[in-house]
Amino acid sequence: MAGKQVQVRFCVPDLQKERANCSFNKEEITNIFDGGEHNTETRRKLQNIIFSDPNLQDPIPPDYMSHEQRYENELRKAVYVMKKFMTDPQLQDIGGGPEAIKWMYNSILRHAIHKDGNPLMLHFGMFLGAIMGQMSEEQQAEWLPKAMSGEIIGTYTQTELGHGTFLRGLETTATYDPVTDEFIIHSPTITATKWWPGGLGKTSSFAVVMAQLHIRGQNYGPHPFVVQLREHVTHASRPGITVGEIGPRLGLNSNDNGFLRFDNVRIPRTNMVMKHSKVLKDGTYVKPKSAKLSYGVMVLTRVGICYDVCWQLMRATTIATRYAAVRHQSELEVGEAEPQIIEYQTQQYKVLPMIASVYAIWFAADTLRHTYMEVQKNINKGSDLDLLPELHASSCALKALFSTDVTDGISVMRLGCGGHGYLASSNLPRIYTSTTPSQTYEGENTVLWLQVARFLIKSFREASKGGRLQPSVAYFKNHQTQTRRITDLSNSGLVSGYERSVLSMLEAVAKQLQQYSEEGMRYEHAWNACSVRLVNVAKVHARYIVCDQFVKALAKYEGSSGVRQIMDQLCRLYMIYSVTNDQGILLKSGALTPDQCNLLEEELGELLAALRPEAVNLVDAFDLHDEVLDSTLGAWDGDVYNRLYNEAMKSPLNKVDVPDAYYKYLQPLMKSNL
Ligand SMILES: CCCCC/C=C\C/C=C\C/C=C\C=C\C(=O)SCCNC(=O)CCNC(=O)[C@H](O)C(C)(C)COP(=O)(O)OP(=O)(O)OC[C@H]1O[C@@H](n2cnc3c(N)ncnc32)[C@H](O)[C@@H]1OP(=O)(O)O
Ligand SMILES: Cc1cc2nc3c(=O)[nH]c(=O)nc-3n(C[C@H](O)[C@H](O)[C@H](O)COP(=O)(O)OP(=O)(O)OC[C@H]3O[C@@H](n4cnc5c(N)ncnc54)[C@H](O)[C@@H]3O)c2cc1C
Repeated sequence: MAGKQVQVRFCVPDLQKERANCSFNKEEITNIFDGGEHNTETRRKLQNIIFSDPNLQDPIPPDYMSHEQRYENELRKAVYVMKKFMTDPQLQDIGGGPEAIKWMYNSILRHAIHKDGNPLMLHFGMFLGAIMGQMSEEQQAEWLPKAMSGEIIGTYTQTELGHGTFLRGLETTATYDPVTDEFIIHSPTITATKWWPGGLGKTSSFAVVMAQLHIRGQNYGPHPFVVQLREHVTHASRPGITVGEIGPRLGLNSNDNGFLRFDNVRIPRTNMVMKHSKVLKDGTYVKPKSAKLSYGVMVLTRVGICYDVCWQLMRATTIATRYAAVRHQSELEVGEAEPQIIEYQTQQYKVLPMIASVYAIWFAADTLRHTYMEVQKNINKGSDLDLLPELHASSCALKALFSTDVTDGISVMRLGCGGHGYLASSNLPRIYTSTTPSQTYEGENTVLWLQVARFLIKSFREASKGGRLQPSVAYFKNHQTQTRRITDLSNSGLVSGYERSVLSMLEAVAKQLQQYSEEGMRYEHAWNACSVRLVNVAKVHARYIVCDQFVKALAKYEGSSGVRQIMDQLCRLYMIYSVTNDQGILLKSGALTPDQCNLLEEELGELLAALRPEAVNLVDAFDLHDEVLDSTLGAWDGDVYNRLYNEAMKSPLNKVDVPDAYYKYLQPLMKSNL
């Protein structure tokens, strides 16, 4: 169906030419990213409904709105969508449910409707996530219907002015009062002020609040509590609550990220989120199976972020690739017509590895999601939590790697569009500012790398003792027997090269840690003194996971040979791009020789040339609607110059020939110089 539509749509001759020959079935690739044919169909139906709805249009481009207008406009759309989704028969017919919500939020709403943040994002992401993942069944029965219907709107408030990373350092307290069967929530200092949560400033009436649990003078560490912040109906902040917005940010300015202070606010005991830990009426504390289960919402969101940044990279690569096929510049041969810039190998090197990265991220994120689901299943069954360290380490590793790779990739896509990439109307600046905070939120990346390193060092020691290893580090068992150098440059050879490099790096840093300890340095200080090396090894291990998963995903792929072939080429490109970027590391560890690096660089050039004719078809296969791209440079028709000109005409400064500012300031200056 979509294939047929494509034939009749207008596009500029350059793109017609690109699309004329395609070696693979684009729809099959679209289905991969949608999670199946049925989902593709559902998404397209949802798109048609949403994009044809006048209530979801912006009255003026958000870039020309004030801070208050942006917030109001986004809230209007978010509430409209929430109501429409619950009441519109058309939307019920296409089979609402969690899958549809997922698509609406990820691919359609987050990127096409709420272009610069959504005040209800945290409600749907972390507040509902906390209810569903952290509350007992009884609590869910009470809170879920209210949250789903919009009777209450919530957010997740953990970070404070003084502490974000160091959860154990949070200062907000929840002190149990057995006399009244209540907790007293309090912010004892200025640094205890909650700071950052999305939707907190003006939108949320409730929040999940992470606070130190105190019972009879003993601190049991951070635990989640549900606290009402604003009155029902009037929405006035409740007694003891001081709440507001924190002011403009680098991006996501339509969200009302907020601050929050508590002055001895009392909540019922049953408002403690009690799936894992409990406090009984007499003040008895019931321990969870693992103290880290209360961090579960963060783990879920880290998994979500892997997909979220992948969507952002799909958008950026689609824009930059189409533009590269439409833009002509300079000469390949003197006197010849200016070629499409995609003919330059350096331009191919910008876009094609990033297209390949989309696949790499997607497959690894899918595996991570399955690990998450398995751990959840075990938690719900009450069985063992063996896979929890694996899930924690892999979710930290992939969230940190993908948020960095994608942020850097978007930057390259912007530069690949030259000056026009700097225009807001290209949408690349906003895609960038919406993505770069993912390097900070849900765990600042360096801190997450150090968590990965902690897991690696522990596993490395375990391997030396012949102990049990988690799946992502099962390769450690070979470390004492393996020679370092790889002899074959196939994909599995290169994956093995990464394994060997990680082991070599771990060996060196473990030795340094040992040496510092023997010299009398305390372990924590030795750790800090080695932390740059530790972060580096964590990054290489993460890259290993992604390469390994890409190869494994393709080995299992059962689709057509055309798609299989193009994905094989993309996988090979990703492998060689990664290895050549990391060649210093692989050379140092002895996994590769300089000659082998040269061979790989040659092959890289060949792959770029082989994939170049498929570039536009590859991004078309992501099937991103023009509204999702929201870009003058990336629209399906490639009519770049008319779109740029028309967007410029929307500038309020162009409403009049001579602006008032001229009469106020310039005219007096120019007159006085006459
Ligand atoms: C739902 C879908 C959503 C889609 C999302 C899409 C887009 C997102 C859009 C917007 C995002 C908006 C919101 C953002 C929200 C936030 O940012 S909320 C705040 C997030 N804050 C953080 O992430 C704080 C980071 N800090 C931490 O996670 C921890 O403090 C840290 C792990 C750094 C250290 O914890 P600590 O208690 O100090 O532990 P230790 O270092 O002592 O380690 C003790 C052991 O515990 C293990 N461990 C730590 N965390 C976990 C965990 N989560 N799960 C399992 N295990 C964990 C750790 O490995 C240690 O184990 P060993 O002792 O080594 O065995
Ligand atoms: C757009 C956005 C939305 C957010 N939304 C929410 C939300 O909804 N709810 C919420 O609760 N929070 C939210 N946050 C807060 C976010 O989770 C924190 O900013 C994040 O966890 C980092 O904490 P921090 O700001 O305290 O940074 P810090 O921890 O102070 O980091 C500063 C620097 O110190 C370094 N550092 C810190 N600790 C260590 C260490 N142990 N070892 C080595 N280096 C270290 C870091 O690497 C970093 O370079 C949001 C943040 C942003 C930007």
